[in-house]
Amino acid sequence: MDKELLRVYFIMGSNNTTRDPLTVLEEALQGGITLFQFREKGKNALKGKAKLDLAIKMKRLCHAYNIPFIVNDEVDLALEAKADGIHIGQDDEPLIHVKKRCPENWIYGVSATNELEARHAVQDGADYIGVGPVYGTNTKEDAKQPIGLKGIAEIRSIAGELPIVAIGGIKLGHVFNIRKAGADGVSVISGISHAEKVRQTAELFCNYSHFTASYS
Ligand SMILES: Nc1nc(C(F)(F)F)ncc1COP(=O)(O)OP(=O)(O)O
Ligand SMILES: [Mg+2]
Repeated sequence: MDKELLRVYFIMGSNNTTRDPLTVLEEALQGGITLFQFREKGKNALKGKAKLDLAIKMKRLCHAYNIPFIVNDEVDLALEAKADGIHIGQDDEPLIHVKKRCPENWIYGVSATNELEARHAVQDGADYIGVGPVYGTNTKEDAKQPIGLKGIAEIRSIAGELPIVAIGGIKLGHVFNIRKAGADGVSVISGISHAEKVRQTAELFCNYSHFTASYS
């Protein structure tokens, strides 16, 4: 997997914005996000057909901008929506099982909070690791303790060439240090979905993330 895809990895569900989620997604795509994950869970999350319909509309929008569409947690939803990949956490269906029933060419992401989880993700053939939560977050109700920049560096040291993206409470001012700590990109939910100007904010995340890469 091209690690450039992880530069600015936007994640959103309908309950991460008070606006039309498709409008927010399109503005983020226009701002240059490099990857998108549909994460529909928590309070007021859509269910059933409404969730599938939104997933399919978001996928079509991502593909209009040549951006891959990833689904969080739900393998069956990802298969039904013909997504480009899946992101699974430590409490979700194990990657080994998921790979047995999903397309060979999918992008497979796994969450890791510590080195042991990261090692397992590498062994199980993940395409990237989502490392975090780096900072405190209000978005994920059951988030673990923040691991900070040190946590990124530790996982970087054992992940070898595997792309890693940082997640958890990330704001613009964090990007430089997160990239310097060894992450190939940043994952953002509310930092973009709740922004006054979504497109401009996405553009800034892209510029900061790109600049650090060239700087380092
Ligand atoms: N959704 C995620 N996406 C990423 C990504 F790498 F894509 F940025 N990293 C980590 C998570 C968190 O995944 P998980 O621990 O299963 O919790 P939840 O399902 O509530 O998101
Ligand atoms: Mg999950």
